[in-house]
Amino acid sequence: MNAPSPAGDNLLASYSANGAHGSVLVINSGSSSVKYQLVNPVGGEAIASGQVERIGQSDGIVTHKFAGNKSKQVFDVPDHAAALRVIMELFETHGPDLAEADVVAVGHRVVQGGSYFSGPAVIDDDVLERIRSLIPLAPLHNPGHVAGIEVARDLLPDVPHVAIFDTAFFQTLPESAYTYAIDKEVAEKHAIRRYGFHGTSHQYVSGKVARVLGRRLEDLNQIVLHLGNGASVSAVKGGVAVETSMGLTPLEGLVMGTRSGDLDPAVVFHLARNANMSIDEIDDLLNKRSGVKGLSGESDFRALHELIEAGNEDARLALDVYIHRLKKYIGAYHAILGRVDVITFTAGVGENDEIVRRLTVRGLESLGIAIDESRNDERSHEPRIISPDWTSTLVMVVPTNEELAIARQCIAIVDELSSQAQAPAPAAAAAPAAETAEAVPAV
Ligand SMILES: Nc1ncnc2c1ncn2[C@@H]1O[C@H](COP(=O)(O)OP(=O)(O)O)[C@@H](O)[C@H]1O
Ligand SMILES: CC(=O)OP(=O)(O)O
Ligand SMILES: [Mg+2]
Repeated sequence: MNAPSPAGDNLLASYSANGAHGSVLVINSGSSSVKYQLVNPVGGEAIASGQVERIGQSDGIVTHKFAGNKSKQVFDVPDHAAALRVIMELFETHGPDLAEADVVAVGHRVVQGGSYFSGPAVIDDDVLERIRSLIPLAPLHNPGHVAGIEVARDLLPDVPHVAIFDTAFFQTLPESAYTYAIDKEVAEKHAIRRYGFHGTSHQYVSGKVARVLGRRLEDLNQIVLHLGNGASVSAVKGGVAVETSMGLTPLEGLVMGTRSGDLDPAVVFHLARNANMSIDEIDDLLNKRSGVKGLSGESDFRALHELIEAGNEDARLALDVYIHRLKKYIGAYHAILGRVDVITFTAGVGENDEIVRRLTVRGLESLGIAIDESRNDERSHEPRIISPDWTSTLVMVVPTNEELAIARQCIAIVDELSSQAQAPAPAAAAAPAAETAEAVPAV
């Protein structure tokens, strides 16, 4: 199970103490992008990093940063497998040479672990098959993960590949939070429940908040707002996740860049029956053509603000709907937690968009929640408090670092594998995935 401590920190200490070295290559596949980092898990710095964006379009944008140099190129990247090959080529042409970087593990972000995985899993054929079997529960993400894992295992066959699941942190949700009120047998048969996503980020950020404040994680009630292209909110009590806004898939909850978030399920029946739309068309509509993009034509908040400044009413409404939903969740999670010590903004929008932060918090003063305008407007990449001194709830901005959190969890596994390899019984050398994965039966 997940301990209420920042991801991988204790095991990282034992890794450093053992004198082990090496870097971890982290692959973070999103729905239309792959971010990657070659990380030194001890110091925490990225040795090299980059991303492939606009996968599936003829003008995929590929950036790679290494040793102070940044390259930006346009490629035709038809799918995630092609993206992985491009990334490996970038390492070859722009460095560093992965053979010399002493890569000890490859960490793969996997969005949907279902009920199979409550912790990291060393990837073997069986684990890969389970990730594949979960594609229906994360149709935008798990296919890319499978493709990425296959290519990366092929290209780097001699190191352990480890899957780190977005869902793992939310295995602690109480039954009342993860159960949908539908026929019990149908739900059990089809594994229908709320799983929650972005867990690596919610866990990393809530742990980081405690460290930055010099407080015990166990003592803090927190709300974490992960606002990226995908967006979710969590309630974390003493380091343990008790609520989150995403559900069976990453479609539920907040309004997102291209996803609708919460919706009356009858919208789906209505479109199928009366608009002659197929299930696949509705899936595409709600996941890719809704949210802020559906309302305004733009999914990127920088472009959205430009439209608003130019007087575009659709963009204004899109932002209003987005903020309204966020406020609703903050109120709801306030009620769930009883007392809120810290609310933290993170991810692309949360870290960079002071307008979204200001509008989200506006009007919450009666709950003891407010921001200080000048602290909010300050541009910084450091974790910081943006609330005034008089409030009972701290409001913070804390940059997420899913790649570092993944690298640290990988190192924990490498440590475990190497101590098993040194143990006298040879049978212990190859860790069965199920043990490492703490696999639990599917619901
Ligand atoms: N300076 C900025 N101001 C406002 N929004 C920004 C800024 N930089 C990035 N964003 C937003 O962050 C989003 C990407 O966030 P990110 O966390 O990288 O998402 P994901 O991992 O889901 O792709 C962009 O789509 C954009 O809306
Ligand atoms: C789970 C999810 O929505 O991930 P992302 O934000 O990377 O698309
Ligand atoms: Mg993300």
